[in-house]
Amino acid sequence: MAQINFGGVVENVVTREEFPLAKALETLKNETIAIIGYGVQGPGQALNLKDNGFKVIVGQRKGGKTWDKAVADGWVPGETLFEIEEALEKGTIIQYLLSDAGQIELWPTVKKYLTPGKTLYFSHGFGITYKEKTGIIPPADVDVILVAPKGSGTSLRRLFLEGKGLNSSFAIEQDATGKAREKVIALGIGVGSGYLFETDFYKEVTSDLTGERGTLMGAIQGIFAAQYEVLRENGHTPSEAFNETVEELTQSLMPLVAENGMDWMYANCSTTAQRGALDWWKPFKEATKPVFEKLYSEVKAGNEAQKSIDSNSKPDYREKLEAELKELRESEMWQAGATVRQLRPKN
Ligand SMILES: NC(=O)C1=CN([C@@H]2O[C@H](COP(=O)(O)OP(=O)(O)OC[C@H]3O[C@@H](n4cnc5c(N)ncnc54)[C@H](O)[C@@H]3O)[C@@H](O)[C@H]2O)C=CC1
Ligand SMILES: CC(=O)[C@](C)(O)C(=O)O
Ligand SMILES: [Mg+2]
Ligand SMILES: [Mg+2]
Repeated sequence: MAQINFGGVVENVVTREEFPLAKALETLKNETIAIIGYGVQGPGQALNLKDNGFKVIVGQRKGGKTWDKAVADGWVPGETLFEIEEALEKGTIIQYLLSDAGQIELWPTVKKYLTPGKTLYFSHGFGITYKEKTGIIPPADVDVILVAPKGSGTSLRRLFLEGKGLNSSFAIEQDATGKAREKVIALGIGVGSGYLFETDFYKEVTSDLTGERGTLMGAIQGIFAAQYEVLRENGHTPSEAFNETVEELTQSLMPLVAENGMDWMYANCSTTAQRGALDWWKPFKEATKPVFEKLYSEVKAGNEAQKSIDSNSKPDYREKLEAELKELRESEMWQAGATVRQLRPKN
């Protein structure tokens, strides 16, 4: 593994140069990879693995929307697309990519097919870390591994098609065959990771749940909403408020941060903006740090996992989620956003 310095801390990292695709294909040449679940990660990982030359099959409930999506994506019923139990039987590597709540329900079925020497693969530390809540306790004679792409399955696929890649973490929970390490790295490269950094199941799930509730998804919407409301309450129009809150960030400033860091983005703004941003980031940090501390402790206590299991196990969870997304979509801020997006010059 390459030793790479991240801001003064040296970490072990696996790169594509060090573990090329040819080596990954050689490592898994006798394996059949069964992708169980075809939601968001399922398609991204399955298609990338297939296009990279691995032997892949998909297991999905017949007759639903996702079955049709799999067919539309080129998976052939009876050849590469099967009912879940058939795929579980044929697969030597089981990539368990149902929703975290769905994994609990299907676990008794999955367990039946985990014969000695097979591999159980997750993209989240959830099921194993919270095993008291999920009941997911694999037999001792299978390998249990994790590759968690740090981003949406949709981005994993898009970046792959552009010849780029998302970074992923990897972890080994159980090494029954003595080969878990090379298998997990081969799979990480196979699904299209840019590079792989090592973690364990507990650290993966606690950082992931914190990140998505925090800056990646929850906190960002909270900060957008707060600033948008203040601007509107002070007489600014929706287009002005939206542009100064969201559009300029995603279209102009975040690409600069992605390219070369925060100081580079600051340096490309006015000295007036720089003065203000350098002063104001600190009170924002002070104000939000207690919320992040509360969030982390809720995650650590297992309360966030429990909430997600409870709500996502209900039969009508999809309708409820859709209703909440609709409320967000129909809020003035995001309606203004829809109009702003339409007005972006096309060429
Ligand atoms: N969405 C993403 O891009 C990311 C997801 N992950 C992890 O990857 C795993 C898969 O997540 P997603 O792709 O978001 O899943 P998802 O929420 O899209 O669901 C995947 C599939 O599971 C099926 N399903 C749900 N309950 C079921 C049940 N009881 N029986 C049979 N099928 C059922 C759904 O119909 C869907 O086709 C999770 O562990 C998640 O935390 C990790 C990184 C990013
Ligand atoms: C995309 C991702 O990695 C998330 C936000 O953690 C998730 O979808 O669970
Ligand atoms: Mg994540
Ligand atoms: Mg997540």
